Amino acid sequence: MIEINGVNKKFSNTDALNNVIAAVQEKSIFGLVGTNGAGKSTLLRIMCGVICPDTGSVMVDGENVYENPKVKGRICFLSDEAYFFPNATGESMAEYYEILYPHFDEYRFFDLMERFQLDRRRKLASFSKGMKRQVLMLLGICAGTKYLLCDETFDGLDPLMRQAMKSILAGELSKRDFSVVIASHSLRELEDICDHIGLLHKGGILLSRDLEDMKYHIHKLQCVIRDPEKEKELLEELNVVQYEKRGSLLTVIARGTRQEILMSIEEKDPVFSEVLPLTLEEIFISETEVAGYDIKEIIHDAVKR
Ligand SMILES: Nc1ncnc2c1ncn2[C@@H]1O[C@H](COP(=O)(O)OP(=O)(O)OP(=O)(O)O)[C@@H](O)[C@H]1O
Repeated sequence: MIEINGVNKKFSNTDALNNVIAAVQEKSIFGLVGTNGAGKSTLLRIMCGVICPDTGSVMVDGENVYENPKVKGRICFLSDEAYFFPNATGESMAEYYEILYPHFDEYRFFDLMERFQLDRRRKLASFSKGMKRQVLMLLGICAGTKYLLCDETFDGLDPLMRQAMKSILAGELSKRDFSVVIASHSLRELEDICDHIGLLHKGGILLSRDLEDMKYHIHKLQCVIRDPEKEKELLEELNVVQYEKRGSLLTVIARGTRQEILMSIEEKDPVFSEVLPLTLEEIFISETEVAGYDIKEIIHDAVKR
C-alpha cells in the first residue's frame, strides 16, 4: 500500500502540491486526474522517491520511500517522456531493465513486443511517439515490480493499443501482487480501468473515491409527480445533491442505492419515474459542486483532451 500523508511541495513561488492525502490500495489501479500543472508529475516523482516533499511523507508498505533503495526497488516509474539511450533497441533496453529490476521478465517482454508488432532489434529512436510509449509500458509491466507508476503513459496511445494495454494490466493484477497508478488528463480514459480516482486540482486533492462505491451510492432520478405535496415530501426524504425542475419533469441527483431511491419514489404515485446510474463525469461534477467548487470547466477540459 502507498500512503500519501499531507504532502506539500513548493518550487520557488509555485505551490505544486498542497497537503495531498491519498492512498493506493493493494492490487488496485489508482487514476490520478488533473489538468496541466495540477501537480500530477510532481506527486508521482515524490511517490517513487525521486524528489523529497517539503513536508509530509509517502510511505510504501509502511516505509518512507525517500532515499530508501530497498523500497524504491519495488517501484517502476514511467515518465511522460519516453526516454531511451541513444541507439537503444528493445533488446538493449531489456538488458538495462534486467540490471535495474531483478524480476524483469525478458521472455514475456519479447513475447509482448512481438504481439504488438514491435521489432525488438530496431532502433527505438526510429519508432513513432505512440510506439515508444508502447515499449515503455511493456518494459514497466515486465519489470516485475509491485508498483507501477505511469505518468500520462496512456495518453499517447491509440484506442486499440489503450485497450490492449488495459487488458494486460488487468491480467497482471489478477495474477500477482501488483498495483498501478495512472496519471492522465482524461477522466473518460480512466473510467473503465481504475478502481479508485483522485482528482488533483491546483496541487490539492479535490476528491478521492472508489469508483464502485461512488457509482453504487449516487443516482439520477427523473420523475413526474402530479401532487406538489408529494413532490416536496420526496425532496425532503431523499439525500439530494442537486435537483432541477423543467415543466413537470423533476430531475434529482441523490445519494443512495438504486433500491432506496426506487422505494421512495414508488410511494409518491409518480406518473413516470426512472432511476439511472451517473456517468463518472456527472458524479465528479455534482460531488465537487457540493464541496463548493465550480469544477465543470476542469472536468470538461479533462474529458475533451
Ligand atoms: N522543477 C520544477 N521547477 C519549478 N517549478 C516546477 C518544477 N516542476 C514542476 N513545477 C511546477 O509545479 C506545478 C505542477 O507541475 P506538474 O508537472 O507536477 O503538473 P502536471 O499535473 O504533471 O502537469 P502536466 O499535465 O502539464 O504534465 C506547475 O506549476 C509547474 O510549473
